[in-house]
Amino acid sequence: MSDRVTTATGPSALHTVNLVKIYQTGGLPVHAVRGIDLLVEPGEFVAIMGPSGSGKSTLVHMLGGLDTRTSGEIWVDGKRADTLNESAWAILRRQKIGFVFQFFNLVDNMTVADNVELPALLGGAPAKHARERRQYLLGELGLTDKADAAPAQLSGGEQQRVALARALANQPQVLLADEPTGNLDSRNTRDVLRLIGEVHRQGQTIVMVTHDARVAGLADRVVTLLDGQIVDDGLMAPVRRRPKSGAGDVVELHG
Ligand SMILES: Nc1ncnc2c1ncn2[C@@H]1O[C@H](COP(=O)(O)OP(=O)(O)OP(=O)(O)O)[C@@H](O)[C@H]1O
Repeated sequence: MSDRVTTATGPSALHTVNLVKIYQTGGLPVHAVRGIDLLVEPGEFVAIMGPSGSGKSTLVHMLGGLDTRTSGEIWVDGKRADTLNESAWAILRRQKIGFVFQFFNLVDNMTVADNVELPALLGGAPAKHARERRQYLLGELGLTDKADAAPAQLSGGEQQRVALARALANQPQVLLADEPTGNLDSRNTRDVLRLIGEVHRQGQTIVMVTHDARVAGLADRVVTLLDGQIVDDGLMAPVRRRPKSGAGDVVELHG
């Protein structure tokens, strides 16, 4: 087998082949993901939908190496990843993958600024570059005046915006988001989605789990899971595809 997966235009951003996850709980197997084949092109924005328990989080966690697969293949940026050990996954994440979850996972004893800069610094970016990127992201998210605060001093919505800034700090090849707006009010949802839309227009590949059809409507493509399998994989109407016209779709959420 070749060690690269490519599409007509070059390496795919993400690719899974017959991906399976079976949890063993108290001796009873739970088939969370049952043979998923998913190809995500560079620059694509894919929303993952489906009912509770359909395997969305399990899939996204495996795509980022946060959960191990039972069988099948995972390819990231054209390279086989499911065979990596934990430390190699950690390096791959640092270099290529940004995460944002429903619960913010910020480092409590660091300032907002340091939380956002850390991934870029760990990824080897020069301090000046990390600082400029942090300033840009916090500015886009209306958080410049919170740079020196501790996460615990921020509202939930502000913390989620910091978590998004952190996930984007080292300009990852792929942004994986699991219900990033799940806990947010409409104003914070709008800010998070505006930045996600903006980085997508800049070419960011995004895979985002969401329950919200309006949020999924911002994506190029919606993949629907049921019982651990893909039951629908559809492109959105062409009018929704890039290039998009600013944050109009997002603003509609609050009209
Ligand atoms: N750590 C675990 N141990 C055992 N079973 C698990 C574990 N994590 C998830 N599951 C089970 O795997 C299945 C898929 O769960 P998953 O969290 O991926 O679904 P989901 O679609 O993300 O759901 P939700 O929309 O409620 O977040 C469910 O039946 C769940 O109970």
